[in-house]
Amino acid sequence: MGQVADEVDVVVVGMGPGGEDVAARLANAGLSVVGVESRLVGGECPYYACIPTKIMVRAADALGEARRVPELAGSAEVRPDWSPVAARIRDEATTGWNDEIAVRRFEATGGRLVRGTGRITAPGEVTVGDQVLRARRGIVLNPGTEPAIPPIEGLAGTPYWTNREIVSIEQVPESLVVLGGGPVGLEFAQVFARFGCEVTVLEARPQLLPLAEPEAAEVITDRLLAEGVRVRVGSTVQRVGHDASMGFRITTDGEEFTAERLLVATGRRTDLRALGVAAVGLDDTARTLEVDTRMRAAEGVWAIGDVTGRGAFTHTSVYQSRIAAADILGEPGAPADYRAMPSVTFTDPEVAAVGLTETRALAERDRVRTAISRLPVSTRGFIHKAGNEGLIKLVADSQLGVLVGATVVGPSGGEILGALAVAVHAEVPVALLAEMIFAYPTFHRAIEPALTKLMEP
Ligand SMILES: Cc1cc2nc3c(=O)[nH]c(=O)nc-3n(C[C@H](O)[C@H](O)[C@H](O)COP(=O)(O)OP(=O)(O)OC[C@H]3O[C@@H](n4cnc5c(N)ncnc54)[C@H](O)[C@@H]3O)c2cc1C
Ligand SMILES: NC(=O)c1ccc[n+]([C@@H]2O[C@H](COP(=O)([O-])OP(=O)(O)OC[C@H]3O[C@@H](n4cnc5c(N)ncnc54)[C@H](O)[C@@H]3O)[C@@H](O)[C@H]2O)c1
Repeated sequence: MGQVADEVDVVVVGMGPGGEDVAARLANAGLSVVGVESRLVGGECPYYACIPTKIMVRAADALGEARRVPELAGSAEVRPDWSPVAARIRDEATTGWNDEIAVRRFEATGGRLVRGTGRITAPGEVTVGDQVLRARRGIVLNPGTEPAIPPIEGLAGTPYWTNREIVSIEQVPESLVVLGGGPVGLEFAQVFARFGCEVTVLEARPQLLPLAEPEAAEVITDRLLAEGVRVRVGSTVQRVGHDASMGFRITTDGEEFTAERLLVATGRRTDLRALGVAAVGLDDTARTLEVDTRMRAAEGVWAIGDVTGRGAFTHTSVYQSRIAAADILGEPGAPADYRAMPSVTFTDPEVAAVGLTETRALAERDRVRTAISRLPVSTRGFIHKAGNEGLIKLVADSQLGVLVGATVVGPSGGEILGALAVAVHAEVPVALLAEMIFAYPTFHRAIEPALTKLMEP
């Protein structure tokens, strides 16, 4: 005998930041909505990613600033203690990795939560265990990603950490090898180094933050080195070994590193087969779900978040959620536009970027001009002194006379980026930006000399 299906308007599979947002928007609009979540409502960001890591960064930055006191204001004794960090993550941020508050927030909208792993089993149908859900209007997929573990000999079966484990540690290890020099790897590397851990970063590509401007990567590499982090780029790990007394032994093409702990931060993976997308005619061997500018992936199926491959950020997921909700509700709204997608890696200095890098602009545009302004030679940089490393790089389409990209590395780089994100988003002419008045002596005032360089004949 077949199961009796539960009929609703919309089924949201995966309640990450975008899934939670779209489910609430649709429920608030009066639709019957079921959210399906296999782990915690809210997804990776509040429990294992953005929030706990930024709590760590805030604490590590306080240590970093305190260590700058001797250069500026006398002396300060810095004795790091992880326990307030662990307590804030456990008690204030994640309530012990418990999503009760998020569930109540969702249920208050009229939505219903089904715990378990959802799978599309037919057009308009999601199955969770033995429960069959029929979606009259549509299915929204927001499954996020899992840590990708490289197939390195000896790695599987060792007690390595990913972001999922490291966010709940109660004690800083004595030594840590970080595999991967992307945003995840670097944020953790600096945090742990500042807490007194001996940190080594092994990055396979020739530069840290391979997607960033090379000038930005250079600044952050120099800072990490200055803080005692060992950095290897172009490094291929060949073998990993572990034993309880010795810890980890990591063999690269020419060196061997030992460490108490190993953090694998080598990117993310999706599993479209497990999601059952073939049932709606989609390629389940692909890495991401292709969506149109309204987040439609197939007839009656929308996808949002990391799985769409448009930048794995919480703000992307929530932005896409807004568009998908409007489309499902038949409301007008602007189609997705990623030209001014911002990103911030919360190292010190922060590495923030919007739009195209120089390399990508050269690949896409006929006439590209760039200009760099260095923060240490700006007035604010001079005043700031210790910790003033950084730069502002502008990328312009010189034919159109507008900025198409910008990178800011510096103290509060993510905040400085705001002005440049507006410029890229609104296509403000460079000539108009150059007429602006920039407050003295701010860090963002360093945008002005870069604009002046762009305007030179
Ligand atoms: C260490 C780290 C730090 C980060 N820091 C930042 C930051 O500072 N700023 C930023 O913008 N981004 C940051 N990110 C990225 C950010 O976490 C993600 O982009 C964000 O969580 C959005 O992801 P998502 O909406 O695609 O879904 P996710 O947050 O990944 O959530 C998806 C949810 O779906 C559930 N799920 C999956 N499959 C199923 C299924 N079949 N059935 C039921 N449930 C399912 C999962 O259990 C999960 O809860 C960071 C990432 C990491 C790893
Ligand atoms: N502040 C933020 O907004 C923030 C913070 C963390 C993560 N994120 C997002 O989460 C996603 C995941 O971040 P991530 O840093 O894990 O992934 P990533 O893909 O950005 O970086 C992974 C790095 O690991 C390297 N790598 C891969 N295999 C390797 C190997 N075998 N040995 C050595 N190095 C190897 C890659 O070259 C790359 O530099 C990214 O899209 C990122 O933008 C955002």
